[in-house]
Amino acid sequence: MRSLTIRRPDDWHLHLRDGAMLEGVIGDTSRHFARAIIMPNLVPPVVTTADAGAYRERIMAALPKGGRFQPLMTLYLTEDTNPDDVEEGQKSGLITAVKLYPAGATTNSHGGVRDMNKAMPVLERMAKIGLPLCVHGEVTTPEVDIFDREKVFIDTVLDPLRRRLPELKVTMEHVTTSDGIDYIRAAGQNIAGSITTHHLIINRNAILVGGIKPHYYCLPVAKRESHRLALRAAATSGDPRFFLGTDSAPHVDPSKECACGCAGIYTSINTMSCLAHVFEQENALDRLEAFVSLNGPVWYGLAPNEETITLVRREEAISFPGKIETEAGSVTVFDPMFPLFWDVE
Ligand SMILES: NC(=O)N[C@@H](CC(=O)O)C(=O)O
Ligand SMILES: [Zn+2]
Ligand SMILES: [Zn+2]
Repeated sequence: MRSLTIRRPDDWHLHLRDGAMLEGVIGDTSRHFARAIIMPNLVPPVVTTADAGAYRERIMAALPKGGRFQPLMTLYLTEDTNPDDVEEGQKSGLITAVKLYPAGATTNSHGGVRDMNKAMPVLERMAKIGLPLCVHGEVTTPEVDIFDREKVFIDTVLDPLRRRLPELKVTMEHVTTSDGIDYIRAAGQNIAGSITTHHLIINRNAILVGGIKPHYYCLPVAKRESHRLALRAAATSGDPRFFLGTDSAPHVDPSKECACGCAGIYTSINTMSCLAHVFEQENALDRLEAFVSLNGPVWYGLAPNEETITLVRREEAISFPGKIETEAGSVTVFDPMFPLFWDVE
């Protein structure tokens, strides 16, 4: 196949940040994606519907001229989140999901949830009104090995929560293990999973072999090869419970290239080229549209986009900048470590 026309894709997990960084990165998303679920882990986080409304306005103001892009806003769940505010946010059409960050699990998550019992009134309301919970699925218990944190989260937090509140719709975000894939496959209804571009491409060797490579470090951290293969099988299977959430998470280079570097990989700019490459390798180009454009809208109860994009396979490798320059500083672009041929026309 030399060219492929699909409905315009959406990104079901995206970090746009704020201010100069927002201005520097939003064009890379709006160029290809019609909509994205916008993560609320700003400093301070987006906790109320009013915060989300103000953030949405800043995003719209930062959009390149003529850009048509719809940010789907989320609220950062805290132990004090007010169920009425969440319900009003959903009713007004502003809020698409609420995000659970276990406290301390990842970038800007210190204000997240420590005791799930305290979040139950909001979660019960969400179950009642059909508002999905997006989860960063890792425990933070210091005794638990970082490579096991997703599996332990499933066993000790996610599964008990779903048994307690089976009507709650849960998106397990950035699934990185075969345990996550198996759990979603076996769980029946009210659960789905997003998968990032980079977790389909790298395993943990990318971070550690030949020197420490901060630009491949993200959370949940990439796992061993067998997990990457399970993610690829799920993403390319056409199973409607799996869809793209890039988790593109820009950090300026000095924040990553230091003694305690931040977690996050920036992929917005080359995600579609990387994904077409992966799906071609798996002989699944005919399922790319399901993964990037169809499965997510079904899960979130939205119509797929009417517009299309066309991917073209070039004879020569195409190039992306190694870094993008923003007013906040330079941000290194994800390097898949193989040449890319698929271009978005
Ligand atoms: N994925 C990451 O490694 N980082 C994200 C946070 C997150 O999604 O966990 C970020 O905000 O930088
Ligand atoms: Zn996360
Ligand atoms: Zn994220």
